[in-house]
Amino acid sequence: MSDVLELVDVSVVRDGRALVDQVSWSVAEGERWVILGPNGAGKTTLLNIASSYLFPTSGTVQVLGEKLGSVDVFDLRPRIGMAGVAMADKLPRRQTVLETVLTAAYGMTAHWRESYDTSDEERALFILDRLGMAELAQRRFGTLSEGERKRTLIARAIMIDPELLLLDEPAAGLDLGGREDLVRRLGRLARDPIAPSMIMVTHHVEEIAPGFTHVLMISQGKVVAAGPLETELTSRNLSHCFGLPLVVEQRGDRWTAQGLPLS
Ligand SMILES: Nc1ncnc2c1ncn2[C@@H]1O[C@H](COP(=O)(O)OP(=O)(O)OP(=O)(O)O)[C@@H](O)[C@H]1O
Repeated sequence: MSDVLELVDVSVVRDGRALVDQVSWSVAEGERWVILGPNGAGKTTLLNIASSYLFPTSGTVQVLGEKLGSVDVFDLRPRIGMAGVAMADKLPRRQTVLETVLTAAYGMTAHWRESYDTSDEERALFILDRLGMAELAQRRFGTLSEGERKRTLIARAIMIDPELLLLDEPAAGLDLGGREDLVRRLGRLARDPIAPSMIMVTHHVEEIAPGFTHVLMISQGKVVAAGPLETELTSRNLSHCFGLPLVVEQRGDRWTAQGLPLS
């Protein structure tokens, strides 16, 4: 298996502070990674590096076999799907859900073409259907609920048929039903052998969908643990990562975590 992402001794320094501190990490083709860590740990910074929008201060980064700094990022970016709140803010609110997904295929955020290829439209509708959004295809993006917006962003990221799919807190702000619905859908995607390699940032182990294989735990820019979920998602590592005693349990193919009571 070849690596879709390889970071060697990567640091990102701003105002004299290391937001990411000598991180070495690799993601092999087909793996599905979760990045866990407290607020401000550097999770989004890592995703921004993986999406080629942020260059490290030091260290080397290879994305999809291309070295950042030696590759034209405009050739690389169409191969990477990214769903996160930063993208949501750039999308026109008056555009329909279908147009919002379709424009991704043309590397744009806004609809300007008179018509799109029928095959693109069919593909967009198919992806929206897989995410439970087919009935809302003609709704304006700006009128969607948080959960519907999140699913539209994921559909948009998948539309380009990426080799690497990056999801930044896809379940943040969702209610219990919305979260569970999204976890089921992400689980179906993660278990699909032809789906791209995936990296998902989350704050909660409950949001880890079945089919995810690996975890990177990060705290204050440093790697606390990295490897298969079965061996690395332990109470010890999670407690170290979040700085308080936590107990993590696996029930079936899902995870839960809770703090120990104060004595
Ligand atoms: N351009 C910047 N200049 C200075 N500091 C920055 C910059 N961008 C991010 N930071 C800081 O870097 C740290 C890591 O930010 P990052 O967004 O990667 O954390 P995160 O783990 O994704 O956090 P959260 O869980 O709260 O979203 C934070 O302390 C943030 O304030």
